[in-house]
Amino acid sequence: MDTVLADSPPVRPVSSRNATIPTGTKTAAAAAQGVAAGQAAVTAATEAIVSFEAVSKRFPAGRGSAEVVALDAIDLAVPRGSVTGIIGRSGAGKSTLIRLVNGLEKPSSGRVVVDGRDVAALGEDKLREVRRSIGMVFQHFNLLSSRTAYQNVALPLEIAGADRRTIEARVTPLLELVGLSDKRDRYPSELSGGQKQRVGIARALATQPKLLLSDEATSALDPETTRSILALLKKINSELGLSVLLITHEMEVVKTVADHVAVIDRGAIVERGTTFDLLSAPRHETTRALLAGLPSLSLPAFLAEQLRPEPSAGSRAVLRISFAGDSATQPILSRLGQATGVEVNILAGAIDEIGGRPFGSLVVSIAGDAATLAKAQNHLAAHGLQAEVLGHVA
Ligand SMILES: Nc1ncnc2c1ncn2[C@@H]1O[C@H](COP(=O)(O)OP(=O)(O)OP(=O)(O)O)[C@@H](O)[C@H]1O
Repeated sequence: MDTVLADSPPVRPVSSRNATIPTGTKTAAAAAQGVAAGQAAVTAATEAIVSFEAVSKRFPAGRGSAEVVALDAIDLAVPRGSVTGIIGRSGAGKSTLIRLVNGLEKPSSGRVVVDGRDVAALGEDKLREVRRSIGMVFQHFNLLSSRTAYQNVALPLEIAGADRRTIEARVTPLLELVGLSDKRDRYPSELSGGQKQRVGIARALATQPKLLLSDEATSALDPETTRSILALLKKINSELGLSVLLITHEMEVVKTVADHVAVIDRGAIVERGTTFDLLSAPRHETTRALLAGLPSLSLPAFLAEQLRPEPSAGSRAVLRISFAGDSATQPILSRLGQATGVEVNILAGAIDEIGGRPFGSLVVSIAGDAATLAKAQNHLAAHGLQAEVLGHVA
Protein backbone atom coordinates (compact mmCIF):
# COMPACT_ATOMS: atom_id res chain seq x y z
CA MET A 1 0.00 0.00 0.00
CA ASP A 2 1.62 3.18 -1.16
CA THR A 3 0.17 5.65 1.30
CA VAL A 4 1.63 8.12 3.72
CA LEU A 5 1.29 5.49 6.39
CA ALA A 6 2.88 2.76 4.26
CA ASP A 7 6.37 3.22 5.62
CA SER A 8 5.17 3.45 9.17
CA PRO A 9 4.76 0.89 11.91
CA PRO A 10 1.18 0.54 13.13
CA VAL A 11 0.02 4.01 13.97
CA ARG A 12 -2.54 4.83 16.59
CA PRO A 13 -5.24 5.88 16.52
CA VAL A 14 -6.03 5.42 12.83
CA SER A 15 -9.54 6.61 12.22
CA SER A 16 -11.38 6.82 8.97
CA ARG A 17 -14.73 8.42 9.63
CA ASN A 18 -17.39 7.76 7.10
CA ALA A 19 -19.35 10.87 6.39
CA THR A 20 -21.54 9.50 3.61
CA ILE A 21 -24.93 11.09 3.27
CA PRO A 22 -28.04 9.02 2.55
CA THR A 23 -29.56 10.25 -0.65
CA GLY A 24 -33.23 9.30 -0.38
CA THR A 25 -35.46 9.94 -3.36
CA LYS A 26 -35.33 13.20 -5.17
CA THR A 27 -38.99 13.16 -6.05
CA ALA A 28 -40.12 12.65 -2.43
CA ALA A 29 -37.93 15.50 -1.26
CA ALA A 30 -39.01 17.72 -4.11
CA ALA A 31 -42.66 16.90 -3.44
CA ALA A 32 -42.15 17.89 0.18
CA GLN A 33 -41.20 21.37 -0.99
CA GLY A 34 -43.88 21.44 -3.68
CA VAL A 35 -41.50 21.69 -6.61
CA ALA A 36 -40.74 19.43 -9.55
CA ALA A 37 -37.79 17.09 -9.11
CA GLY A 38 -35.97 18.64 -12.07
CA GLN A 39 -36.22 22.10 -10.57
CA ALA A 40 -35.00 20.85 -7.22
CA ALA A 41 -31.62 19.81 -8.61
CA VAL A 42 -29.89 23.13 -8.28
CA THR A 43 -26.44 23.64 -9.68
CA ALA A 44 -24.11 25.42 -7.32
CA ALA A 45 -24.35 29.03 -8.37
CA THR A 46 -21.54 31.40 -7.57
CA GLU A 47 -24.06 34.10 -6.64
CA ALA A 48 -24.43 34.77 -2.92
CA ILE A 49 -27.67 34.07 -1.06
CA VAL A 50 -26.32 36.12 1.87
CA SER A 51 -23.59 38.70 1.81
CA PHE A 52 -22.14 40.61 4.70
CA GLU A 53 -20.63 43.85 3.47
CA ALA A 54 -18.30 45.58 5.94
CA VAL A 55 -20.67 44.62 8.75
CA SER A 56 -19.92 45.76 12.29
CA LYS A 57 -22.10 45.33 15.32
CA ARG A 58 -21.46 47.19 18.54
CA PHE A 59 -23.54 46.82 21.68
CA PRO A 60 -23.51 50.10 23.60
CA ALA A 61 -22.01 50.39 27.05
CA GLY A 62 -24.46 49.59 29.81
CA ARG A 63 -24.40 50.26 33.52
CA GLY A 64 -21.00 49.07 34.65
CA SER A 65 -20.12 47.46 31.31
CA ALA A 66 -18.07 48.78 28.41
CA GLU A 67 -19.17 48.85 24.77
CA VAL A 68 -18.89 45.41 23.09
CA VAL A 69 -17.69 45.12 19.51
CA ALA A 70 -19.41 41.83 18.67
CA LEU A 71 -18.62 41.99 14.93
CA ASP A 72 -15.89 44.01 13.30
CA ALA A 73 -15.95 44.76 9.54
CA ILE A 74 -17.21 41.39 8.36
CA ASP A 75 -17.09 40.73 4.63
CA LEU A 76 -18.48 37.33 3.77
CA ALA A 77 -20.47 35.78 0.96
CA VAL A 78 -22.55 32.63 1.47
CA PRO A 79 -22.76 30.93 -1.94
CA ARG A 80 -26.31 30.10 -3.07
CA GLY A 81 -26.94 26.35 -2.89
CA SER A 82 -24.05 25.76 -0.47
CA VAL A 83 -23.84 24.47 3.06
CA THR A 84 -21.69 27.13 4.68
CA GLY A 85 -20.41 26.70 8.21
CA ILE A 86 -19.33 29.53 10.49
CA ILE A 87 -17.24 28.15 13.29
CA GLY A 88 -15.88 29.90 16.33
CA ARG A 89 -15.48 29.67 20.05
CA SER A 90 -18.02 30.86 22.58
CA GLY A 91 -18.45 34.63 22.38
CA ALA A 92 -16.84 34.91 18.94
CA GLY A 93 -19.94 36.55 17.44
CA LYS A 94 -21.72 33.64 15.71
CA SER A 95 -25.21 34.23 17.12
CA THR A 96 -24.96 37.95 16.46
CA LEU A 97 -24.02 37.20 12.84
CA ILE A 98 -27.01 34.91 12.34
CA ARG A 99 -29.41 37.34 14.06
CA LEU A 100 -28.42 39.97 11.52
CA VAL A 101 -29.51 37.65 8.71
CA ASN A 102 -33.09 37.33 9.91
CA GLY A 103 -33.30 40.96 11.00
CA LEU A 104 -33.44 40.33 14.75
CA GLU A 105 -30.47 42.69 15.06
CA LYS A 106 -29.42 45.60 12.86
CA PRO A 107 -25.78 46.22 11.97
CA SER A 108 -24.15 49.29 13.50
CA SER A 109 -22.53 49.82 10.10
CA GLY A 110 -22.37 47.95 6.80
CA ARG A 111 -25.09 45.91 5.06
CA VAL A 112 -26.45 42.38 5.33
CA VAL A 113 -27.97 41.44 1.96
CA VAL A 114 -30.25 38.38 1.85
CA ASP A 115 -31.38 37.22 -1.57
CA GLY A 116 -30.67 40.66 -2.99
CA ARG A 117 -32.33 42.68 -0.21
CA ASP A 118 -30.67 44.82 2.45
CA VAL A 119 -32.40 43.40 5.53
CA ALA A 120 -31.95 46.41 7.82
CA ALA A 121 -33.48 48.76 5.24
CA LEU A 122 -36.75 46.81 4.93
CA GLY A 123 -40.09 47.92 6.34
CA GLU A 124 -42.16 45.55 8.51
CA ASP A 125 -44.06 43.94 5.59
CA LYS A 126 -40.99 43.27 3.47
CA LEU A 127 -39.04 42.07 6.49
CA ARG A 128 -41.81 39.55 7.23
CA GLU A 129 -41.56 38.39 3.61
CA VAL A 130 -37.80 37.89 3.93
CA ARG A 131 -38.25 36.07 7.24
CA ARG A 132 -40.72 33.70 5.60
CA SER A 133 -38.00 32.87 3.04
CA ILE A 134 -35.66 31.89 5.89
CA GLY A 135 -36.10 28.72 7.96
CA MET A 136 -34.48 28.51 11.36
CA VAL A 137 -33.35 25.46 13.32
CA PHE A 138 -32.42 25.89 16.99
CA GLN A 139 -30.17 24.07 19.44
CA HIS A 140 -33.04 23.41 21.87
CA PHE A 141 -35.62 22.73 19.12
CA ASN A 142 -38.09 25.38 20.43
CA LEU A 143 -41.16 23.17 19.89
CA LEU A 144 -44.50 23.93 21.51
CA SER A 145 -45.09 21.22 24.09
CA SER A 146 -48.88 21.45 23.82
CA ARG A 147 -48.80 20.66 20.08
CA THR A 148 -48.18 17.37 18.29
CA ALA A 149 -45.38 16.93 15.76
CA TYR A 150 -47.89 17.61 12.97
CA GLN A 151 -49.26 20.72 14.69
CA ASN A 152 -45.77 22.09 15.35
CA VAL A 153 -44.85 21.76 11.67
CA ALA A 154 -48.20 23.31 10.71
CA LEU A 155 -47.74 26.36 12.95
CA PRO A 156 -45.86 28.66 10.53
CA LEU A 157 -48.45 27.88 7.85
CA GLU A 158 -51.31 28.71 10.23
CA ILE A 159 -49.60 31.99 11.06
CA ALA A 160 -49.26 32.69 7.33
CA GLY A 161 -53.03 32.13 6.98
CA ALA A 162 -52.93 28.87 4.97
CA ASP A 163 -56.13 26.77 4.86
CA ARG A 164 -56.42 23.24 6.28
CA ARG A 165 -56.02 21.47 2.92
CA THR A 166 -52.90 23.46 2.02
CA ILE A 167 -51.47 22.73 5.46
CA GLU A 168 -52.19 19.00 5.19
CA ALA A 169 -50.68 18.89 1.69
CA ARG A 170 -47.51 20.58 2.93
CA VAL A 171 -47.01 19.01 6.35
CA THR A 172 -47.56 15.33 5.45
CA PRO A 173 -44.71 15.13 2.89
CA LEU A 174 -42.46 17.15 5.20
CA LEU A 175 -42.95 14.64 8.00
CA GLU A 176 -42.16 11.93 5.47
CA LEU A 177 -39.01 13.78 4.36
CA VAL A 178 -37.68 13.93 7.92
CA GLY A 179 -38.68 10.31 8.61
CA LEU A 180 -41.42 10.99 11.15
CA SER A 181 -44.65 9.97 9.39
CA ASP A 182 -45.37 7.52 12.18
CA LYS A 183 -44.90 10.18 14.89
CA ARG A 184 -47.24 12.83 13.51
CA ASP A 185 -49.61 12.71 16.51
CA ARG A 186 -46.90 12.49 19.17
CA TYR A 187 -46.15 15.35 21.53
CA PRO A 188 -42.57 16.63 22.00
CA SER A 189 -42.36 14.93 25.42
CA GLU A 190 -42.88 11.59 23.62
CA LEU A 191 -40.02 12.19 21.14
CA SER A 192 -36.24 11.69 21.42
CA GLY A 193 -33.88 14.64 20.97
CA GLY A 194 -33.13 13.63 17.38
CA GLN A 195 -36.84 13.25 16.60
CA LYS A 196 -37.56 16.67 18.11
CA GLN A 197 -34.90 18.20 15.91
CA ARG A 198 -36.45 16.48 12.88
CA VAL A 199 -39.74 18.16 13.76
CA GLY A 200 -37.82 21.44 14.09
CA ILE A 201 -36.32 20.97 10.64
CA ALA A 202 -39.70 20.08 9.07
CA ARG A 203 -41.20 23.17 10.71
CA ALA A 204 -38.35 25.31 9.33
CA LEU A 205 -39.15 24.00 5.84
CA ALA A 206 -42.91 24.57 6.07
CA THR A 207 -42.89 28.00 4.45
CA GLN A 208 -40.68 26.73 1.58
CA PRO A 209 -37.67 28.87 2.50
CA LYS A 210 -34.70 29.54 0.26
CA LEU A 211 -32.29 29.64 3.17
CA LEU A 212 -32.02 27.51 6.28
CA LEU A 213 -30.23 28.96 9.30
CA SER A 214 -28.97 26.42 11.79
CA ASP A 215 -27.95 27.67 15.22
CA GLU A 216 -25.94 24.88 16.89
CA ALA A 217 -28.66 22.45 15.74
CA THR A 218 -26.78 19.38 16.92
CA SER A 219 -25.05 20.67 20.05
CA ALA A 220 -27.62 19.05 22.37
CA LEU A 221 -27.46 15.66 20.60
CA ASP A 222 -25.26 12.59 20.99
CA PRO A 223 -22.69 11.85 18.23
CA GLU A 224 -24.78 9.26 16.40
CA THR A 225 -27.92 11.41 16.40
CA THR A 226 -25.77 14.36 15.36
CA ARG A 227 -24.60 12.43 12.30
CA SER A 228 -28.15 11.53 11.31
CA ILE A 229 -29.35 15.14 11.66
CA LEU A 230 -26.37 16.43 9.67
CA ALA A 231 -27.12 13.82 7.00
CA LEU A 232 -30.69 15.12 6.87
CA LEU A 233 -29.48 18.72 6.46
CA LYS A 234 -27.16 17.62 3.66
CA LYS A 235 -29.99 15.73 1.97
CA ILE A 236 -32.23 18.80 2.15
CA ASN A 237 -29.44 20.89 0.69
CA SER A 238 -28.66 18.57 -2.19
CA GLU A 239 -32.19 17.50 -3.05
CA LEU A 240 -34.09 20.72 -2.51
CA GLY A 241 -31.25 23.03 -3.47
CA LEU A 242 -31.77 24.90 -0.20
CA SER A 243 -28.85 27.03 0.95
CA VAL A 244 -27.81 26.29 4.52
CA LEU A 245 -25.91 28.64 6.82
CA LEU A 246 -24.94 26.96 10.05
CA ILE A 247 -23.10 28.19 13.09
CA THR A 248 -21.26 25.81 15.34
CA HIS A 249 -18.32 25.53 17.70
CA GLU A 250 -17.59 21.97 16.54
CA MET A 251 -15.21 21.26 13.68
CA GLU A 252 -16.72 17.78 13.34
CA VAL A 253 -20.01 19.39 12.27
CA VAL A 254 -18.29 21.55 9.67
CA LYS A 255 -16.26 18.61 8.41
CA THR A 256 -19.29 16.40 8.04
CA VAL A 257 -21.73 18.71 6.34
CA ALA A 258 -20.29 22.02 5.10
CA ASP A 259 -18.74 22.64 1.72
CA HIS A 260 -17.61 26.18 2.63
CA VAL A 261 -16.40 27.40 5.98
CA ALA A 262 -15.46 30.65 7.68
CA VAL A 263 -13.67 30.85 11.02
CA ILE A 264 -14.75 33.69 13.30
CA ASP A 265 -12.62 34.88 16.18
CA ARG A 266 -13.40 37.88 18.41
CA GLY A 267 -15.82 39.32 15.88
CA ALA A 268 -13.60 38.97 12.81
CA ILE A 269 -13.41 36.36 10.06
CA VAL A 270 -9.84 35.08 10.35
CA GLU A 271 -9.89 32.36 7.71
CA ARG A 272 -12.27 31.09 5.05
CA GLY A 273 -12.35 28.69 2.14
CA THR A 274 -13.68 25.37 0.96
CA THR A 275 -13.93 22.92 3.82
CA PHE A 276 -11.33 20.64 2.32
CA ASP A 277 -8.77 23.42 1.77
CA LEU A 278 -9.29 24.96 5.18
CA LEU A 279 -9.24 21.74 7.17
CA SER A 280 -6.36 20.16 5.30
CA ALA A 281 -4.15 23.27 5.32
CA PRO A 282 -5.24 25.54 8.17
CA ARG A 283 -3.29 28.80 8.37
CA HIS A 284 -4.73 30.64 11.35
CA GLU A 285 -4.00 29.54 14.91
CA THR A 286 -7.73 29.61 15.81
CA THR A 287 -8.49 27.22 12.95
CA ARG A 288 -5.70 24.94 14.15
CA ALA A 289 -6.98 25.05 17.70
CA LEU A 290 -10.53 24.21 16.58
CA LEU A 291 -9.17 21.43 14.36
CA ALA A 292 -7.34 19.93 17.31
CA GLY A 293 -10.79 19.13 18.70
CA LEU A 294 -11.58 16.76 15.82
CA PRO A 295 -11.66 13.29 17.39
CA SER A 296 -9.54 11.91 14.56
CA LEU A 297 -6.88 14.63 14.84
CA SER A 298 -6.69 15.28 18.55
CA LEU A 299 -3.39 14.63 20.27
CA PRO A 300 -3.27 11.54 22.50
CA ALA A 301 -3.39 12.55 26.18
CA PHE A 302 -0.08 10.82 27.04
CA LEU A 303 1.67 12.92 24.43
CA ALA A 304 -0.05 16.20 25.29
CA GLU A 305 1.09 15.80 28.91
CA GLN A 306 4.73 15.33 27.94
CA LEU A 307 4.96 18.26 25.51
CA ARG A 308 7.15 21.20 26.53
CA PRO A 309 7.28 24.50 24.63
CA GLU A 310 11.08 24.77 24.63
CA PRO A 311 13.75 22.19 23.68
CA SER A 312 16.08 20.85 26.36
CA ALA A 313 19.30 18.82 26.16
CA GLY A 314 18.62 15.63 24.19
CA SER A 315 14.92 16.42 23.62
CA ARG A 316 13.11 15.63 20.38
CA ALA A 317 10.96 18.06 18.42
CA VAL A 318 7.36 16.96 17.94
CA LEU A 319 5.81 17.87 14.59
CA ARG A 320 2.34 17.52 13.20
CA ILE A 321 2.56 16.84 9.47
CA SER A 322 -0.71 17.56 7.68
CA PHE A 323 -1.40 15.86 4.40
CA ALA A 324 -4.25 16.02 1.94
CA GLY A 325 -5.41 14.72 -1.43
CA ASP A 326 -2.49 13.56 -3.58
CA SER A 327 0.08 13.93 -0.82
CA ALA A 328 -1.81 11.31 1.18
CA THR A 329 -0.67 8.70 -1.31
CA GLN A 330 3.06 9.51 -1.05
CA PRO A 331 5.48 7.61 1.19
CA ILE A 332 6.47 10.84 2.92
CA LEU A 333 8.42 9.62 5.89
CA SER A 334 10.78 7.24 4.12
CA ARG A 335 11.60 10.00 1.63
CA LEU A 336 12.18 12.44 4.46
CA GLY A 337 14.61 10.02 6.09
CA GLN A 338 16.42 9.24 2.84
CA ALA A 339 16.71 12.86 1.68
CA THR A 340 17.76 14.45 4.97
CA GLY A 341 19.18 11.68 7.12
CA VAL A 342 16.76 12.78 9.85
CA GLU A 343 15.57 10.06 12.18
CA VAL A 344 11.80 10.11 12.45
CA ASN A 345 9.61 8.35 15.03
CA ILE A 346 5.87 8.13 14.59
CA LEU A 347 3.90 8.99 17.72
CA ALA A 348 0.33 9.19 16.45
CA GLY A 349 -1.59 9.57 13.26
CA ALA A 350 -4.99 9.58 11.70
CA ILE A 351 -6.50 9.68 8.29
CA ASP A 352 -9.89 11.17 7.65
CA GLU A 353 -11.86 12.30 4.63
CA ILE A 354 -13.93 15.20 3.41
CA GLY A 355 -16.23 14.45 0.51
CA GLY A 356 -14.27 11.28 -0.21
CA ARG A 357 -10.89 13.10 -0.37
CA PRO A 358 -8.35 11.94 2.19
CA PHE A 359 -6.73 14.28 4.63
CA GLY A 360 -5.11 13.75 7.96
CA SER A 361 -2.08 14.19 10.09
CA LEU A 362 0.90 12.35 11.46
CA VAL A 363 2.53 13.34 14.70
CA VAL A 364 6.24 12.50 14.62
CA SER A 365 9.28 13.25 16.71
CA ILE A 366 12.62 14.23 15.26
CA ALA A 367 15.98 14.00 16.98
CA GLY A 368 18.57 16.69 16.50
CA ASP A 369 19.24 20.39 16.79
CA ALA A 370 17.43 23.40 15.33
CA ALA A 371 19.27 23.03 12.00
CA THR A 372 18.11 19.40 11.63
CA LEU A 373 14.56 20.46 12.40
CA ALA A 374 14.72 23.24 9.82
CA LYS A 375 16.08 20.77 7.23
CA ALA A 376 13.14 18.44 7.83
CA GLN A 377 10.62 21.25 7.68
CA ASN A 378 12.12 22.59 4.43
CA HIS A 379 11.98 19.13 2.88
CA LEU A 380 8.31 18.72 3.86
CA ALA A 381 7.42 22.23 2.65
CA ALA A 382 9.13 21.50 -0.69
CA HIS A 383 6.72 18.57 -1.04
CA GLY A 384 3.71 20.73 -0.25
CA LEU A 385 3.25 19.46 3.29
CA GLN A 386 2.52 21.59 6.33
CA ALA A 387 4.62 20.76 9.36
CA GLU A 388 3.78 22.49 12.60
CA VAL A 389 6.07 22.19 15.63
CA LEU A 390 3.84 21.23 18.56
CA GLY A 391 6.58 21.26 21.16
CA HIS A 392 9.39 19.09 22.48
CA VAL A 393 9.59 15.85 24.46
CA ALA A 394 12.46 14.65 26.57
N1 LIG B 1 -27.49 42.09 23.46
C1 LIG B 1 -26.20 42.15 23.78
N2 LIG B 1 -25.72 43.15 24.56
C2 LIG B 1 -24.42 43.24 24.87
N3 LIG B 1 -23.49 42.37 24.44
C3 LIG B 1 -23.89 41.36 23.67
C4 LIG B 1 -25.26 41.18 23.31
N4 LIG B 1 -25.35 40.07 22.52
C5 LIG B 1 -24.10 39.58 22.42
N5 LIG B 1 -23.23 40.34 23.10
C6 LIG B 1 -21.77 40.13 23.19
O1 LIG B 1 -21.25 40.02 21.87
C7 LIG B 1 -20.23 39.05 21.81
C8 LIG B 1 -20.61 37.98 20.78
O2 LIG B 1 -21.73 37.24 21.28
P1 LIG B 1 -22.42 36.07 20.45
O3 LIG B 1 -23.59 35.62 21.26
O4 LIG B 1 -22.68 36.54 19.07
O5 LIG B 1 -21.26 34.97 20.44
P2 LIG B 1 -21.36 33.42 20.05
O6 LIG B 1 -20.17 33.14 19.18
O7 LIG B 1 -22.69 33.12 19.46
O8 LIG B 1 -21.20 32.71 21.46
P3 LIG B 1 -21.86 31.32 21.99
O9 LIG B 1 -21.25 30.23 21.13
O10 LIG B 1 -21.40 31.25 23.41
O11 LIG B 1 -23.33 31.43 21.83
C9 LIG B 1 -20.06 38.50 23.20
O12 LIG B 1 -19.02 39.22 23.82
C10 LIG B 1 -21.39 38.83 23.88
O13 LIG B 1 -21.24 39.00 25.26
